[in-house]
Order: sequence, then structure tokens, then C-alpha cells
Amino acid sequence: MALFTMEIAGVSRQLPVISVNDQLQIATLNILGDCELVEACARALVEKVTRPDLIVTAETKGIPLAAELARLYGMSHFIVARKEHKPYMQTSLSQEAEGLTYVLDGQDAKRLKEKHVLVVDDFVGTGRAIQLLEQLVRDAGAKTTAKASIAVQGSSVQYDDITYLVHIPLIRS
Ligand SMILES: O=P(O)(O)OC[C@H]1O[C@H](OP(=O)(O)OP(=O)(O)O)[C@H](O)[C@@H]1O
Ligand SMILES: Nc1ncnc2[nH]cnc12
Repeated sequence: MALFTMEIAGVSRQLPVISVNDQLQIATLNILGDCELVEACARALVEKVTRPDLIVTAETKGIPLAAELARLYGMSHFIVARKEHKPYMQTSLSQEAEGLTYVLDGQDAKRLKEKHVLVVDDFVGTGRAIQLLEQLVRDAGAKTTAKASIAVQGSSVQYDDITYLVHIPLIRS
């Protein structure tokens, strides 16, 4: 598999390149299990983003980043939107678009009410995931005051209001 070498928050990583179609390849970022990279990225992001009241992230790959950000900000909790309702969740809020669903536990929705929120994810591609998270934050009566990610990719999304560390280019052939 082809690899795309990139420095992210001072850490060098080789990102696996996958084909989307004959003309387009994308380099993929997988932070799961990569403590060194997650810690470096979280340190870089807390320098750029004012401490919010609460952090909201998306299952799955946003979770380790949100956990490290919460630790650095000295927070005891952060909130994870799940991809499906779980039996242990209280009455939940959900948002869905183009086959992607995120579900927020009712307890978490109560915690969010009137809070200033940092919405964080590891990666923003089409922007669909981060948009759904923002909508859930709104539904819970809270305000998204910042959005952050490690990487953004592509040009279909406006990144002006997202604090990010690297832009991963699309590879066209
Ligand atoms: O901007 P978008 O085009 O919406 O893409 C970004 C989302 O996609 C990835 O997660 P994925 O849905 O692959 O799930 P995972 O984290 O569970 O692997 C990534 O972690 C973001 O949440
Ligand atoms: N982690 C990731 N890297 C590259 N493209 C993606 N699309 C969705 N998640 C991605």
C-alpha cells in the first residue's frame, strides 16, 4: 500500500493511501492507539482553543483526542455522540444525514444545556459528521463556540471556523 508521509504536531507519520476511484486517492489518518500522536495533537490544539465549558465528540476516532483534550483542560467529563442508540442510554436526541446517525444520551443533553461547547473530531472530510454534532449541541440547548480537528481534507467544506493542525491533500491522478 502506498504511504503519504506527513508531519502532524511535530510527529512524523506515514498515512496509508486508499483509492476512492480511478482518478482519486486519499491519505487516511487513524489515531486509534497512537498515544504519541494524540498527545502531541491535543497539546497543540489546547494552545489554539480557549477552554470551553464542555467538549463534544463523535464515536469512534474522536474519542481519544477528546479524552486527552479534556485531561489537558482539567475537565472531569466530555461527551460522546454514539452512532446508534444503546440500551443504557436515557431518552436520547439524534441527528441523521445521508446514512450517518449520531445519538446523544439524554443525561448528556441535560449536562449540555446553556453551555459553551468545543466540538472536536479527529478528521473533517465532507464536514457531515461535525455538522451533525453541531446540530445535536443546538438541539440540547447549548452553543458551539469552537470547532477543532487534527486534519481537514478536500475543498467541499469551509474550514474558516475550524481550528485544525494539518490539511491532508487529495491525491489526483
Ligand atoms: O467530515 P466527514 O466526511 O463526515 O468525515 C469525518 C468523520 O469520518 C471519520 O469517522 P468514521 O465515520 O469513519 O468512523 P470511525 O471514527 O468510527 O472510524 C472521522 O473520524 C470523522 O468522524
Ligand atoms: N480518518 C480519515 N482519514 C481520511 N479520510 C477519512 N474519511 C473519513 N475519515 C477519514
